[in-house]
Amino acid sequence: MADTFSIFFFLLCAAVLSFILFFKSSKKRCSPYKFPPGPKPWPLIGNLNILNMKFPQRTMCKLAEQYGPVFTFHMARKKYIVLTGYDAVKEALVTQANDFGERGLTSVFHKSKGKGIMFGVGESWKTMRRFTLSTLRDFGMGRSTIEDRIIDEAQQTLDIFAQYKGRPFNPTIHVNSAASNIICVLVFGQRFQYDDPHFLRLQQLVSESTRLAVSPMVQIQRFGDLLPNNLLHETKVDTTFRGYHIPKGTPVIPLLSSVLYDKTQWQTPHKFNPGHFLDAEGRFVKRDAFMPFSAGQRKCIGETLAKMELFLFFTSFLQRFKFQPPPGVQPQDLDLSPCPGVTSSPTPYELCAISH
Ligand code: HEM
Repeated sequence: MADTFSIFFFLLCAAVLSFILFFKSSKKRCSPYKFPPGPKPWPLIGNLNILNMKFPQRTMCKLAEQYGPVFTFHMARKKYIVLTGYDAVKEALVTQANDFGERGLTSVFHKSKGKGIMFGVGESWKTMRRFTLSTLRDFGMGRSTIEDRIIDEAQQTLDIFAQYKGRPFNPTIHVNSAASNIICVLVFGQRFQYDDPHFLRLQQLVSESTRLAVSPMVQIQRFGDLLPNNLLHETKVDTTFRGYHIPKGTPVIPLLSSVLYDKTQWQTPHKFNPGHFLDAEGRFVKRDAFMPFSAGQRKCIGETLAKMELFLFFTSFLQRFKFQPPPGVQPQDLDLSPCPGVTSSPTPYELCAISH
């Protein structure tokens, strides 16, 4: 009796399995879509077994060597299209800007319900983006009026640096406070003191939520929550890209780090080399492959402000101080690898600011 039951149970399982496989393969044959190649997915986990959870972009760059610049990666059961290298990223975000211009919403950001700018979608995003850009410009973004405020803020930071009297310190919180104050001045018309407890708490909450957004703990809740070096995009409509037919609503990862390190675009991709931006006469050359602010419809709206801040902060800092590693640490011992996270911030470090 037990034997008959086992045989019956085995045959039933085999029949169900064959039905599922048949159903899946016929669905595949009927599907009008054709996804790019990619690593073979496992049931339930997809390709997560091969993903470097701390630095997903490293896995993606390796896979690009095997499958080419456009490939499919399964985060659990969901298919993601990964775009790597300058040509593929530019073609999708600029040439086919409308098709690839929707924001992909991971579960962490689902709470925003597609509202706002960064995680906004559809018509509401369009209106918000237009309104924010024109309002920030009216308030001074990209104009010389904001230059003076940035220089004032840099002076406040320099005064804090001077208080360490050349002793080693971690400048991160002070630099973050300075950058936060610029956007506060622009939007609220006022800055905060660097030791204001509310200001410090707010900054702590922002950096914690940024860190948590990509932490394995949050991803164990839902595996698809990875944002490697750019915000997630999504196809707005059914689209054809390089011979592949991709359905509307497919998450897309345009991997900016693969553009910034693209060996077809940069002579020495893994070296700090200002020569990348100079012509034979030593004049500045704009490079299209320099896209840390992304490209196309969802391109960062704060680019002009961020560039102005970077220039004015760095020049003010270097005019007043010489920066060097703490005593006993050699420049070659410095760890330049980034902290894992949505943004590539440096691993905690200390430096000494020595007055000129
Ligand atoms: C060095 C500094 C910065 C870098 C490297 C940076 C980079 C980026 C990147 C890569 C994106 C995603 C673009 C995409 O989805 O394709 C983005 C989006 C965005 N950034 Fe920035 N950003 C910086 C500073 C700022 C500042 C100062 C502001 C505010 C004024 C800002 C506001 C935004 C907004 C609102 C979006 C969303 C745009 C949209 O979805 O339409 N960013 N940024």
